Amino acid sequence: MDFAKGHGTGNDFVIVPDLEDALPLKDAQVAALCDRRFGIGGDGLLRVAPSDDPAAEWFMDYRNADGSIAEMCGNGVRVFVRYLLERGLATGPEVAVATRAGVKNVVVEDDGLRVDMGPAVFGPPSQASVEGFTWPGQAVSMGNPHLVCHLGDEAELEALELFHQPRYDEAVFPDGVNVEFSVGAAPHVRMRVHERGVGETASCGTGACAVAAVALRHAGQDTGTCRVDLPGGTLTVTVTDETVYLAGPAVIVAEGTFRF
Ligand SMILES: N[C@@H](CCC[C@H](N)C(=O)O)C(=O)O
Repeated sequence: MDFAKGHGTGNDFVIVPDLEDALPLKDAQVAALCDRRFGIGGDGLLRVAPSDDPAAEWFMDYRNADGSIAEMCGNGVRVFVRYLLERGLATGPEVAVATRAGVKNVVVEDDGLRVDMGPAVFGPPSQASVEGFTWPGQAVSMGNPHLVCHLGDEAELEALELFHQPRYDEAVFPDGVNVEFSVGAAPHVRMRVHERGVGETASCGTGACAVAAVALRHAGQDTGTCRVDLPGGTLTVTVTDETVYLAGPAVIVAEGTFRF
């Protein structure tokens, strides 16, 4: 099976071109491809399939490393478009991509790609616990679910054990949740994330959008631009009255053939 490998700020993906929509991958196959020792390795998988939506030619079938389905992936959609452009499957500078969270418009810029992610939808306050410590947090949907917890200082952020899934209120997040921990204040924050279906990752685009939206709101701003530093790099998030834009790099690093 042909594959490519790419990443956006260290959030890495196996890309599977399925241009005839003939490869509906099972959870176990996705997990095998994403396995870092026995497979190619990735935080998730992007299957390139034809779209049913007339507004987009291609559908990003995003799967987490454990095979589970997620609605949206902000780093993944930039990598997806980079792949389409490099393979001649789309022409820039604007590319529409169908996702489970609707059609997303991606624009190629000099230093990366910018995605119209749609609005950040605030949910109720909630909380997350790690190793017996509990922090208040804010539920935010970017199409997929997030819980943003703001911490006191950098040392607290660095010390967090995020190998295991933080505990959260399953009544608020019945489908699981991506949990972000942040420090700093708009217009410049730093974060780490434990992703649903994956574990700790070097970056999360939808998570960065959620963190930036919360940071701007804490600063008394409904709109504005926020730099978000993650272990894998920097993303820029701009919140307007209508939507959230996510900007950052995306690269394809390998292509090959995988044997199941
Ligand atoms: N890394 C992604 C988010 C991927 C989906 C997430 N793990 C979920 O289950 O919702 C991003 O860059 O947004």
